[in-house]
Amino acid sequence: MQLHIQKDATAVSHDLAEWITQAIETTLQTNERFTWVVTGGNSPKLLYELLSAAPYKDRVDWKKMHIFWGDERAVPFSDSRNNARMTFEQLLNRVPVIKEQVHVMKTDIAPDASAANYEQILHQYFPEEGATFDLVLNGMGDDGHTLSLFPHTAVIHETKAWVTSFYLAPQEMYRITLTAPIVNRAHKVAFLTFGSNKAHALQEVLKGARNVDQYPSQIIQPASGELHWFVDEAAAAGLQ
Ligand SMILES: O=C(O)[C@H](O)[C@@H](O)[C@H](O)[C@H](O)COP(=O)(O)O
Repeated sequence: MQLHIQKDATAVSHDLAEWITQAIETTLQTNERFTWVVTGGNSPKLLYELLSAAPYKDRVDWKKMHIFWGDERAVPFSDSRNNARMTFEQLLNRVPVIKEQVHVMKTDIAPDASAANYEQILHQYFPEEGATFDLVLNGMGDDGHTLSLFPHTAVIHETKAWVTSFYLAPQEMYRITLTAPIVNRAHKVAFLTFGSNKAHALQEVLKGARNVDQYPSQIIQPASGELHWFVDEAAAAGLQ
């Protein structure tokens, strides 16, 4: 695991924008495409804005980018809580991506049908044993959740399905999410997290005893890929 600590959220976002851009440039020197799972939440908003403007925008060959989401709230695209909507507003509307290569988790059909549809798309992309995403970007909640793997939910322990949906009672909404089996196959996984409210969970996830039910982010451990955490000093306060 590699820990990248920067002074504050702005510095973390710049550091990660540079790191992602370099990862894309390097991969595209030898590969025809770059498959990227983006994350929702508030944390990536500045990162996406940075990537949508010079110099990063012009360094990325957007026509070779294939975009996926790690999780989605089952609310219409027009709802401000929709993760895909946020990503379009902050990034995808501003760069020359190819529409057919951008794969939203559908929210205009039933959540289980949406999960099945996404699973099928992923199996078409990755038919060969072991093939998977170039990069999965994750956020982390102050309770240690990532994707829609919330504490004490069964989906944390999914071993087969790559995509699943379930009703998240406290939020009174369905969620659609990638699961550990597919995310842990990625070539690179990067977490972006900052702020003092994340410090306790970050300490438990990285330094605490294994307790994936309480701190689901612990379950994300790429089998042979790289794991990176991009955090600010406030979030990292408990790691010394
Ligand atoms: O749809 C979601 O809610 C996310 O994908 C989720 O896993 C998010 O990354 C964390 O909740 C962190 O969110 P913040 O960045 O807003 O703290």
